Amino acid sequence: MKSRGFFRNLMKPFTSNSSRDPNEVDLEKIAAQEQKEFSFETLVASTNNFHPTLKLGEGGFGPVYKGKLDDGREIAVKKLSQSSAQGKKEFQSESKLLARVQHRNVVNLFGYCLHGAEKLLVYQYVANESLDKLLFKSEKREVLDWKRRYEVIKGVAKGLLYLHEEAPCRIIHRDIKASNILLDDKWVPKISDFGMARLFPEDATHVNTRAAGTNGYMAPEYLMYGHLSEKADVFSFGVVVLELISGQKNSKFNRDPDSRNLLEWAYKLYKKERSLEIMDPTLTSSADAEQIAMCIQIGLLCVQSDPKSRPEMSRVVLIVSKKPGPLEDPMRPGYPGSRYRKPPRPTISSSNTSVLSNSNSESFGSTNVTLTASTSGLTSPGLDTRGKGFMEY
Ligand SMILES: Nc1ncnc2c1ncn2[C@@H]1O[C@H](COP(=O)(O)OP(=O)(O)OP(=O)(O)O)[C@@H](O)[C@H]1O
Repeated sequence: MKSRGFFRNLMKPFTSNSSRDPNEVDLEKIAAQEQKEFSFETLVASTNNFHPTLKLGEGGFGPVYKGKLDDGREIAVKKLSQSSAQGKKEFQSESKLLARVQHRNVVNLFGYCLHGAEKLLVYQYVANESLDKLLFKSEKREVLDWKRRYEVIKGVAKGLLYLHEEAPCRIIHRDIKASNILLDDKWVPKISDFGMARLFPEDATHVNTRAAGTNGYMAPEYLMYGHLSEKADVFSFGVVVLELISGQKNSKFNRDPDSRNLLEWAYKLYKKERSLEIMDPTLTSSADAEQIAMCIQIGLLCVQSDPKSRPEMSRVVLIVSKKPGPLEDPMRPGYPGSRYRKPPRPTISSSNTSVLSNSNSESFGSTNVTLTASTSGLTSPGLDTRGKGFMEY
């Protein structure tokens, strides 16, 4: 780290290697943690020069490597390979701001590094795998008994509430999905990849071009019209809840030939008062039927077609933390990736045509969807009134 040497020199008169007071070492550690900028040399050393064996994986933004800092902290270094028009100063200040986003259920961003044209992000390392690997790709699925899954639901809800309402800057995540929920060694869920919209301000289509109609997590009004609000995250959260309970991946759903996806299946069963039938069979021995039924209802409330009907995260946290009173019945879910009925063309004067210029292809199962609305992702524009007048997707 850049100022380690400087800091050590500063401390020298007060410390000697032979008789170091543990409190002073702590002080040095705390100061190191305050430092948000990492030198490239530090990251090269801590990742063994980005050794392939330390590669944790590669996402849409670039490869991620495991590393260990001198002070003992384990890190995950994300090498951003996506080109962003963002200048160095802006990247620096945005990264510093995001490093202040700290919550038990959000992956901590320790800092960043600029090296020539390269931009890197340094995260807290989260020991267990991402939720999607455990839930959909692993034989270890049984380790996620109901108690743990319920804790994941509660933790993710709290993390999202923090991002929406309590963080130093208001953050709409835009990409809540099982692979962006990491589990630590105590199975505490941590939301990762928050704030990427802030670091890629030019990249308004990033999420869509990667995922349009295929990932199954995006709220239909966001996918089709670019209407972004916290309620888009609420929708994605609802999908994760239903996936956690059913063990089924929404985008690969094939349990019921009469249902287009997990959401429709869960809704149909709910209407027949048979909602517990979606439950993952591996949960049988650990299930708490009342809790599971309540979570299915929450999931369905979150994925409702009309964003205004979806609950705020503050309400979700309240419901899952305390035994709630009776909940309202969910209305039908929105179906990302399905065809939709175009809203009736509103009769509107020609002076308003710019408001209506956000036309979309009727078929959005492809990756060609382009957002024309603002998707900065961090300041909520609130629900665009263009959302009025359509409910059917
Ligand atoms: N802080 C972290 N601690 C441990 N592993 C991490 C951390 N951050 C990312 N990973 C792992 O690195 C891999 C790549 O993660 P990344 O978030 O870049 O992409 P992704 O979530 O797989 O895909 P996408 O970019 O589409 O969201 C994943 O396997 C993820 O579990």
